[in-house]
This record gives sequence, C-alpha cells and structure tokens, in this order.
Amino acid sequence: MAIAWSETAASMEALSLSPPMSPPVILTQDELKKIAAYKAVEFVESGMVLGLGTGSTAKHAVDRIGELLRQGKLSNIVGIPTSKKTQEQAVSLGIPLSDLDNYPTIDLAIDGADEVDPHLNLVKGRGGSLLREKMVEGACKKFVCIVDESKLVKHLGGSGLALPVEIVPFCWKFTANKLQKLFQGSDCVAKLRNDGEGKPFVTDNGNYIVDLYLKKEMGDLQVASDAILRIAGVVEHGMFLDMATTVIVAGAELGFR
Ligand SMILES: O=C(CO)[C@H](O)[C@H](O)COP(=O)(O)O
Repeated sequence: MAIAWSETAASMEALSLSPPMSPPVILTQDELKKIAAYKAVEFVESGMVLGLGTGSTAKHAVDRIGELLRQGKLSNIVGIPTSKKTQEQAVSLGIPLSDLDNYPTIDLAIDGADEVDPHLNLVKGRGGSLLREKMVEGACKKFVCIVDESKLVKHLGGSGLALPVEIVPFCWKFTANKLQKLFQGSDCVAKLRNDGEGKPFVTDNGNYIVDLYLKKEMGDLQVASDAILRIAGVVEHGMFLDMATTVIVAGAELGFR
C-alpha cells in the first residue's frame, strides 16, 4: 500500500507505508480516501483559516480536524465550508465557522475531486458543490486536493463521467443545448442532473447542474473554460485549472516505491 503526493506533475513522490516484503493489505476505496484525508490534515496548523471541502473524501478530513480540535491538538481554527452539508458536519463537530466575506484570504483548503490530470487540473462538482468550492479554493494560499487513485485520468473528461456545469434554472434547455453544441467536436451529450426522484437536482445556490459527457478530449482547457463561461445562463463549471497546489493520492500499489 502506498501514498503518493505531488507538488507538481513532474515531481510525483511516494511514501510506502508497508515494508516491501510485507503481505499485501487490501484496502477499500473509502479507506484510501481516509488515508489521503488524514495525510492532508497534517498540513493544518493552529490559527489557520481553513477551506472545508465537500464529498466523501473531504468528509474524512473535516472529521479529523474536529477530532484534533477536541483533543486540543489544534486550536483557534476557523473553517469556511464549501456546502451546506459540510457546514452541518462542521457545526456538529464544534468547528468554528465563518465565510469569505469575513475571511477573503484562506490559509489552506482541503477537498476531494472527481478527476485529476497529470498537470493537477481537476474536475469537481459531481457532488454538486462546485460553485462554492471554486470560490473558496480560489481564495486559498494552498489548496490540497485529496483523492484515491481511481480519480487519476490522462486528460479531463477521460473517466467518461460527467463534467458538471452549474446553470440558472431559467430556460435550462436553452443553456444545455448551447453547452452540447459547444462541445459537439467531442461528441458531447449534455444531461440535466436529477435528484433521483424525477426532479431537477438543485444546488445550494438554487441553481441546476448540467452534466457534460465527452467522448473525446476538449483540446485547450483554458479555451474550453472561457467558452463555457461566455454562455449566458452558465454560472460556473467544474474544471479547476491550475488551482490545486498539492494533490495527495492514496493507492493500493504495494512496492510503488
Ligand atoms: O467536487 C466535489 C463535490 O462537489 C467532490 O469533491 C467530488 O465530487 C469528489 O467526491 P468524493 O470525495 O465523494 O469522491
């Protein structure tokens, strides 16, 4: 079992947690997420303003921060949550909270991702919190992204799963069609996300999400990002380009190094 972490794509480093000859340990995906999360929390120091991510991986980090506060190993932390769900979790753990209005600069954010490419560009938002995540993580001095190895892709969109785009509900079909047309060269299919009960999924900001399924690469990601954001009706998209300063990847590869 190994953990890899990286400051840049070119300098991927690895830490083997098991001696090379020990028997292989089979870890679940959730255990790998927890390992990555705990490693990231080692970056947290007392007195920091922290961006608290959303999702099953980030949840482990928030739990750990709460635990260290309870144990008195951390103090004077202010958390800036990236979703109502994380806000509820942090409140239940007694983590003091504030917002970007009061803390426009954040020391460190820890959050998961849906895809990570070799340049540390991310897809986020399959949990639906991409707008607040981008606002919070865009205000950070350091953004540590935590994933298990299943999130690594050769290029964004490469998992075949959704690239989420948050849009206003007004005439959502019009906006979804514009998005699909924009990426027709990538054989894009745009689908409105539903809540599992036949209604549109509604974000914490009262918006909808259109998920873009791309069969081919998008080409220049910055050009694609700018083009999406130029469509009236789009609020934000889930490509986080050049934002992660560190990516911690937990993987099950014995003898990775
Ligand atoms: O972007 C996100 C939520 O909007 C999550 O960070 C992303 O979906 C990863 O989730 P998980 O840790 O549950 O795999």
